[in-house]
Amino acid sequence: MRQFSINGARSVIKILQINRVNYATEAKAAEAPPTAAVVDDIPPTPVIIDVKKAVETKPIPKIKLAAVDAISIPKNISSFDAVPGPNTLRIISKMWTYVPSLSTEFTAGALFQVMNLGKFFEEYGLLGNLLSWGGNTRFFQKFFNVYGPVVRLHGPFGGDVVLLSRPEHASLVFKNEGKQPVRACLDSVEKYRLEHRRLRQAGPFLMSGSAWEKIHESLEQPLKSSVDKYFKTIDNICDQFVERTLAIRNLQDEMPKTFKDEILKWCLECMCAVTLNRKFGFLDPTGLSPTSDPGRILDSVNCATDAIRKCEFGFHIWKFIDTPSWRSLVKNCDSIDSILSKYVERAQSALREKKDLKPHINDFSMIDRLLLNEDILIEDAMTVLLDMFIIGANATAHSVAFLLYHLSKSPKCQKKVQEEIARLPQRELSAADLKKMTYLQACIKESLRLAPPIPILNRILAENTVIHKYFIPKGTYVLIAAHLASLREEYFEDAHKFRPERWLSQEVGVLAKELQEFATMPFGHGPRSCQARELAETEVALLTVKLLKKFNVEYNYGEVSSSNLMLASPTKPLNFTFFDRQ
Ligand code: HEM
Repeated sequence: MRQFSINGARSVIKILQINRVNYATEAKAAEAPPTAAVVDDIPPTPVIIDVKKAVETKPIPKIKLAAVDAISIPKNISSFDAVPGPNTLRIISKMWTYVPSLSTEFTAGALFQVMNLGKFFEEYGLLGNLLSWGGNTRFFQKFFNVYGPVVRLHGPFGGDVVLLSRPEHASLVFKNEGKQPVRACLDSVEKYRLEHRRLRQAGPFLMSGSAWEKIHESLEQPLKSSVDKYFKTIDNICDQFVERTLAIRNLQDEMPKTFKDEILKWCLECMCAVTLNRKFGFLDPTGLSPTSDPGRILDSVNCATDAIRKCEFGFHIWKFIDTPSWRSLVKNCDSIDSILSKYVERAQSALREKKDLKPHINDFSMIDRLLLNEDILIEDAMTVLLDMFIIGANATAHSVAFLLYHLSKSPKCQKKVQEEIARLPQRELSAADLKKMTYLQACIKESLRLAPPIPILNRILAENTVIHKYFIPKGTYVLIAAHLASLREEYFEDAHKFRPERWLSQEVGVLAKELQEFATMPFGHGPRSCQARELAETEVALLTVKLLKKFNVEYNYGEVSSSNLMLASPTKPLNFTFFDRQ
């Protein structure tokens, strides 16, 4: 009898334990054979493995096992146990098995920490070759280079992680993800909201099941309509940004090293307009007072983002003790919450004062609409705001930063965008005008391909799935290094080069159409893809038009890369030079 690893079953159990997914009723661990949609070459005589028995012979302390039945794996399919992965991690994971309640994400977090340890060991000639990513942020590639396209990282208690990157493999995960896909990430934010603040929901980015569906539906219309509704406001905010660049430019026409913050301020001002229908003054030409509301939001968003990065990418010690990163996360998320809740309460009072809401229906902001929705509590609305202010704003800032960077390094492309700007109609612009700027749109797409702000996507596998002829049980935590697929030569010729033309010619057609959408996924895929994609693309395009109309952009300090971690950031200061155009 072939041996079947119980790890798949355990990862489902871990998911149940961390209360992330209500799989209790629907997911008897790994019970069904792979569906026909997933595997079409199942031979008639499958090998039957009694998972219950396997579990009994290897009891795990303190974990209550979910009911699991026999599972069948076709003979020509390799078992989950056969999926290659580093033994070193297997040993490290064993060292940690005495810790009572570590989750699957521990493995993902440990992975990043181990990479750093590898760097340390390398100095002493130990383990380094495999574990060190030596400053190379594309460290996932190292695993794929050693183990092939499907890699399994053994986690404590079987909270395993499977790493993928190829579009054809990602497509299998996404095609079978169902109507309520589960994303499992940012454990620290979830702990903050559910345990520390004792909120009912963890926010749209982190929630699952029907609670997620409700919030998702309630955001659909406000986000869609915000593109046209706030276009003029965003246009004004972009003008303010241009004014601000003039105010902070030095005698060499260079931006300060803190220019990344200026871009973030622009994102936050747009965010306040779209969500609260309010001006905050982030781009005040005289600068921000650190004690003002926008000054405090900026500082807290920066510190909270930093703390989340630190909490997520290390051993998740903050689950047991108060680490400095955890304390910073709590302090700064509390701070954003306390400032924004003031404005949400004001919006609530304003709604109460209106005797008849009907005549005002078109004026309602996104937060008004959430507050008027009976299914959504005010605290749920706050989590929506916080997700958008931290994740959405950072993602947009990263996209602007890298688009400017790529254009500054490709003067020919920059010139073509400027020519396109010159052809724009001499009237007030609209979102539709921006969509027609095919070259600019290609530049945005190309820049996001090279430096996606969220380079690693993740899902809890919704179905037993055969990937690369390996059986991967449902409930497994899958990390998709989407940015690596975007950099593969077989999908994109001269993959590391900024070549917007590739999106305009037939070139990308070389890649099978079906796989194309999985080869670069800066906004994710499927029902859980970015809900504000159109808004974000419009904001980025409009700001670029305003800047390149006025300036030629240069960057004189070598190469900038992206940290390529969840909530990625540029690895160098962005002190662009903005020369006035003649
Ligand atoms: C260029 C900027 C942006 C990029 C590249 C981006 C990218 C992403 C990605 C990769 C995801 C996860 C998708 C998945 O797992 O399949 C996501 C989710 C999300 N994004 Fe964005 N995002 C951007 C801007 C924004 C902005 C400005 C907002 C809010 C105004 C926003 C709101 C959301 C929300 C609410 C989700 C969660 C969707 C769900 O799970 O229901 N994003 N985004």
